[in-house]
Amino acid sequence: MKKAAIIGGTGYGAIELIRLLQSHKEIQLTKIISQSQAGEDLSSTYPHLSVIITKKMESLDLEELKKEIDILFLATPAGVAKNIIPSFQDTSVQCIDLSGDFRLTGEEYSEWYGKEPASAEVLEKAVFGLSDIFTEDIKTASIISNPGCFPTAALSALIPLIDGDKIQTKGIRIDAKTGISGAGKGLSEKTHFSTTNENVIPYKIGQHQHIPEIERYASKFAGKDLKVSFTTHLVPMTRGLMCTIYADIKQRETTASILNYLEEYYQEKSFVRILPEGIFPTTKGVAGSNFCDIGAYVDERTNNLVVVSAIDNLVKGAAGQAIQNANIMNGWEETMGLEFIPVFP
Ligand SMILES: NC(=O)C1=CN([C@@H]2O[C@H](COP(=O)(O)OP(=O)(O)OC[C@H]3O[C@@H](n4cnc5c(N)ncnc54)[C@H](OP(=O)(O)O)[C@@H]3O)[C@@H](O)[C@H]2O)C=CC1
Ligand SMILES: CC(=O)N[C@@H](CCC(=O)OP(=O)(O)O)C(=O)O
Repeated sequence: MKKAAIIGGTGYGAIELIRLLQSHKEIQLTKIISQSQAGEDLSSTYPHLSVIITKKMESLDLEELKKEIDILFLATPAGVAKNIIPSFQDTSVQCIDLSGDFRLTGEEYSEWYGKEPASAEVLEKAVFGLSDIFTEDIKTASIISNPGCFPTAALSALIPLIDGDKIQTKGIRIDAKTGISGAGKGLSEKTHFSTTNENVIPYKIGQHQHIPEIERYASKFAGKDLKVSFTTHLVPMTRGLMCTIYADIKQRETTASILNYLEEYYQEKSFVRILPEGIFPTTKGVAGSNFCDIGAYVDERTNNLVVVSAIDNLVKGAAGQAIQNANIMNGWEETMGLEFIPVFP
């Protein structure tokens, strides 16, 4: 059994890690680190964890973590992990960061996150943890940069199509929607009930920090620098994220030929489900699970392809994918601790 710790203990990403790790056969969660509530019971903030999690939260002690744990999950806001992960460089501790600290080049990070980047040496070591695409690289990684929630959904649909030369790389448009838990547990005017209830709110148009992340990893498969139009909308639901992607088809294709191609691309992958013709993903169809559902339609009148992908932002978009990466890094079954049927209705 490997011992794990989570930093950012009271956040939504951490709470989801705790839920999922509870049934993991090879990982024992031994430490929950909290800067704001060290010494307290997690159930004092989250009564749904009463009796289940009895260990008190602790303050951060790097030396103790180095000695006592094997896997470190960092579920902290951008700008935190880049100052912690370097301390583990000369240890065997596997670090998995849920934030954006290691997903971009230093220059891009400064531009889009407005913070000092991690050192080039550590950035170079970090592997982008899009589990179903970069599986081979993840196997030998010591630092995982878990992808953002929108990039997970967008790239899972886009990369196969770019890799197989199915779509024009110019003019890709991604229309994205997310539930409110994507913003984390902090209270704000933006996520206030009165603002979000019965409302759909476009936000960060042209400014979203996931734009360079999608472009960076899609470009690797395009063999050239690619740009995308990406718009995000906040919708009144707690969990769930959907990307509807529009692209021009390169050669003649039908809906069936695209779906067959995607099915083949992901045939070895347990968590990407290609839906049959005429059926499209819904956020409820993946809620509480580690699935990324993908559906497609080729409009033969316009030669345009519409691909829809849906995930649970907190599972496949964060904690679930982080655990999938831990499984891959340790040579365990990729599905270990993640075989949840979506919660329906
Ligand atoms: N929510 C989502 O759907 C997704 C989130 N992510 C990313 O995962 C990370 C965690 O997100 P999420 O859990 O939603 O965010 P939250 O805001 O819910 O939680 C983050 C937690 O980090 C701790 N924290 C806050 N500020 C600091 C600080 N300055 N130094 C150290 N710890 C701090 C706090 O916990 P405590 O006081 O207990 O230490 C806080 O509750 C973020 O980087 C986010 O962008 C990625 C994909 C999806
Ligand atoms: C609703 C909402 O605000 N969602 C956040 C989710 C992004 C996120 O989790 O940010 P990282 O890049 O650190 O992963 C957003 O759109 O910015």
